Amino acid sequence: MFRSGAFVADHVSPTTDSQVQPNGVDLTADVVFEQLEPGRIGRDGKQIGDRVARPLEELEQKEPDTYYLPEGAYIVRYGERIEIPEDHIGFVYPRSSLMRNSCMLNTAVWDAGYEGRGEGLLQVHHDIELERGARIAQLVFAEANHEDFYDGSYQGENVE
Ligand SMILES: O=c1ccn([C@H]2C[C@H](O)[C@@H](COP(=O)(O)OP(=O)(O)OP(=O)(O)O)O2)c(=O)[nH]1
Repeated sequence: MFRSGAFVADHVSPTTDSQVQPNGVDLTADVVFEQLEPGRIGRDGKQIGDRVARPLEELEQKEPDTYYLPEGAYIVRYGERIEIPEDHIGFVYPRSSLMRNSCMLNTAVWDAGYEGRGEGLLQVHHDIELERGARIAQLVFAEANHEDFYDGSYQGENVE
């Protein structure tokens, strides 16, 4: 069973009322990165390729901070700290307005016990302007059995 947005909101911070949806909580875009170097996925480990934060649009002095993203693939870090509670699994879906603008967010499994500010793969198939802090995704929780908790290399990522 999927949980209500109000339940999910108890595990996402910070949130405003406008982020809480019937079935999940909207996540915002914080920093957008561009990968510079190849990564590596091995049989016993992995390496994430070097990346650089995309510059914010400066020409028009846009307020709030705005990214202008040409066609390409980017890593986006969400603005919220997420905790996946015991007996649950998390999934992130793109906001449909992103998809309707020819962009897509690709995501993986969010494990029980994970805490951090995670990331997604933003595919831009047509140039788009994206305000920093704009809602781009929705996190939902489903109930799930598990025998242990997340203890991988991304535990506690991007939180001070
Ligand atoms: O789209 C996603 C999906 C998951 N995560 C977070 C939550 C998840 O629990 C964690 C680790 O994901 P995964 O287990 O797939 O990572 P891995 O590549 O297997 O690395 P490790 O074994 O170090 O965990 O990353 C994201 O940030 N974005």
